[in-house]
Amino acid sequence: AQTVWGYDSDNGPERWHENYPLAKGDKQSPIEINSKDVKHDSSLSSWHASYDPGAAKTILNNGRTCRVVFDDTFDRSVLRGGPLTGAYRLRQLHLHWGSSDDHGSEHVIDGVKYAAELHMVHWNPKHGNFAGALKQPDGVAVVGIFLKVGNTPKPEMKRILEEIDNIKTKGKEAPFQHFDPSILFPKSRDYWTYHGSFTTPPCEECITWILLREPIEVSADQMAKLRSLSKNPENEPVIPLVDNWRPPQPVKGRIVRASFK
Ligand SMILES: NS(=O)(=O)N=C1NCCCN1
Ligand SMILES: [Zn+2]
Repeated sequence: AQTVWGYDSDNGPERWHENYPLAKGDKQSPIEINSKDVKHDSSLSSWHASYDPGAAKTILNNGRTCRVVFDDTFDRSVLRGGPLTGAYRLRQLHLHWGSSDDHGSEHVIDGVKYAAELHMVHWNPKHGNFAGALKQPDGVAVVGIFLKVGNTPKPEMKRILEEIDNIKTKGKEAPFQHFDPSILFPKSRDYWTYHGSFTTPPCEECITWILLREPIEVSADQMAKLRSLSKNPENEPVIPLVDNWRPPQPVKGRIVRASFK
């Protein structure tokens, strides 16, 4: 038996299926999106987030990513519209990134790998709770935002990156309040949508993905800051927390729709 899942050669994405059989399913994520195969769907409406800054609670290094958690005990911060029916509750956001600026995102767009990918995870309260939602095809909605390194970094990312110093090692958590994650959205609301899975084990196929076409910009220093996180607990040998991304999975005939032409 291998150790708990991760992104290394002995516990990485190629071996997840040994303990998590869903990882070999027909609707896995991420995927490579090729614009030539995308279908523009004029019936797709625009998505809307109405988030309560007071719902933000803490920021955590869980040894696999940096995660901000929100109060999702009622419809306080919700996402609706686009491909979704009803209001989905914001539960947490986290990121995936590389060991250098030329890779790190999970979804790949026309061959382009971005430096990082930010996921805002929402669940459908009609299924009672998050655990119940994981078992449903319409249980979860994740908004994916690509991060690219540029010269006009988005100031709104600063808030998350400033907290990195307080959660350097696995298990560290810090208060993270009065934060409205919709400030991270790019100008354009254009998106791709398709049905897929969590990109981490158990890889349940319960996700309506909403991937924003316009990346947001971060600075090289901000990416370096993200890469200064460690996988290891405090007072153990330093293992940089980098390359926590799953490679693209087989599309298996799925249709990716675009809200734009
Ligand atoms: N990268 S992902 O698909 O969002 N995976 C997740 N797994 C655990 C719960 C939140 N999200
Ligand atoms: Zn993710």
